Amino acid sequence: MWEARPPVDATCYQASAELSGFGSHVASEAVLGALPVGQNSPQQPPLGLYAEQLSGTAFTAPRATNQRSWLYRIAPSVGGSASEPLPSRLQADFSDAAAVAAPDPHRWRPLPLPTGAPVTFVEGLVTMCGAGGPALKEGVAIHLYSCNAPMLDTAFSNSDGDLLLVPQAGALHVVTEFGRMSVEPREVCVVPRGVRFAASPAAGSSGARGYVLETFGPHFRLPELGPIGANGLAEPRDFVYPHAWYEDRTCDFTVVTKLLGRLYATKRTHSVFDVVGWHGNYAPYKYDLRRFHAVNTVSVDHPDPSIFTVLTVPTNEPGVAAADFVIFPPRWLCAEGTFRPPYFHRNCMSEFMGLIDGVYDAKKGGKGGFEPGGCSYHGAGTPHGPDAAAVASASQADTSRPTKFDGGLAFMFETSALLRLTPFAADPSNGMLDTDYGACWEGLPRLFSSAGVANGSNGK
Ligand SMILES: O=C(O)Cc1cc(O)ccc1O
Ligand SMILES: [Fe+2]
Repeated sequence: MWEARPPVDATCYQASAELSGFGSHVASEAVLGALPVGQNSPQQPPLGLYAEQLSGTAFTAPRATNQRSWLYRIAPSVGGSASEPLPSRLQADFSDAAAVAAPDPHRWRPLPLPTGAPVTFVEGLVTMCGAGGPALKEGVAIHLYSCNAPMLDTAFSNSDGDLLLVPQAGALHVVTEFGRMSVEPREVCVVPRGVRFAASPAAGSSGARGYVLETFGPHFRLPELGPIGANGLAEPRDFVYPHAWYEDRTCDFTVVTKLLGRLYATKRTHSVFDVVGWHGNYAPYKYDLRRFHAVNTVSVDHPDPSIFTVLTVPTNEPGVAAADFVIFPPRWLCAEGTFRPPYFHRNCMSEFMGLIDGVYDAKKGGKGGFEPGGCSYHGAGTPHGPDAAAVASASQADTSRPTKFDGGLAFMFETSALLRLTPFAADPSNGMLDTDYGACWEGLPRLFSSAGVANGSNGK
């Protein structure tokens, strides 16, 4: 077997530095000379490798959005036994017959980490909600994962859409065809449609848990910056691609594919993590949320959470997202004479929130409230906002000086779609659903007094 990470030399595409830059065309070799020069598909590729293209967009997509990579591998991906269906708790049918509308605010406690029998990342996935579907490439699904066992001799590939993984407890070791990434809480990674990968809890850990946003339509992109200017929010150079890494291993290997929401397994005789070199602009990547360059008000009022958008997926309507990934990062709050936490609102977009650690400043609820690892759902039009405890403290707080919010990291998957909950998510006996969530607004005091209103009580 070749040395997986040879020393860098001037003729090698593999630099010791990170392969970075959102949307970049990058190249990486685990063995010097694995990539052909000046063409993609030579009659005989270097080192006896097979050339294979992985398309992320239609061949004819405009250059600005076209994504593809060339992989140079020990064996082409074709082949394997006939696919067999596998059971799972994943779902891609969000029709009325298969999922339920939820007009009220919903909140869930964390999905427990598995104890006892081993559960891998794929086995530990469960769908919470979604809209649209993969068949016509429109909409989103939101899943949770909880696992305690590595994916050994197994790769997962999602034909339905891109997966944004948001670890909440425990790091995930992600082996992909393009190389390896370790992704810990406060970091995220994107595994695009069709990329084979294996995600495993860190060795020796008690397990890993997190959130997954699946988008059925176009790929993630960075949000426009508009009047913010050329810098700010998630900086392109902080998105990092893995270096090529491969194993040359004969074994009973299983490839699990998700297609139209169902899992299928096919058997191979060797590891599919056999890509010795690759180049292109279609590859998995990771991003450290701690590098987010937050922009906020320096005068009054609470800007809309879109100001903290990390990644977005557009619809055909300008400015309207099929999916936004938004974080609530540590930041200075300095708005004067302002109710600083999130306001009360009814949003035409649907909001699914998670908490990576600490607390969220709109929910002071405490134990039994919005817990790390928990999640909430406020669908389009559903009234929601700060809980009574958050209102009580923030409406009396001293706003003459800045305070730093560094108490935790929450995030939101926001979509213009109208989501439905899966039967699992809606089931009060799933052990996660907080059936008392609405009580957090019950203590809101009545402050208005008609006695204090001039000219009568109704403005006439
Ligand atoms: O509902 C929420 O907590 C998310 C949210 C945060 C915010 O700062 C403004 C609007 C909004 O929907
Ligand atoms: Fe909201």
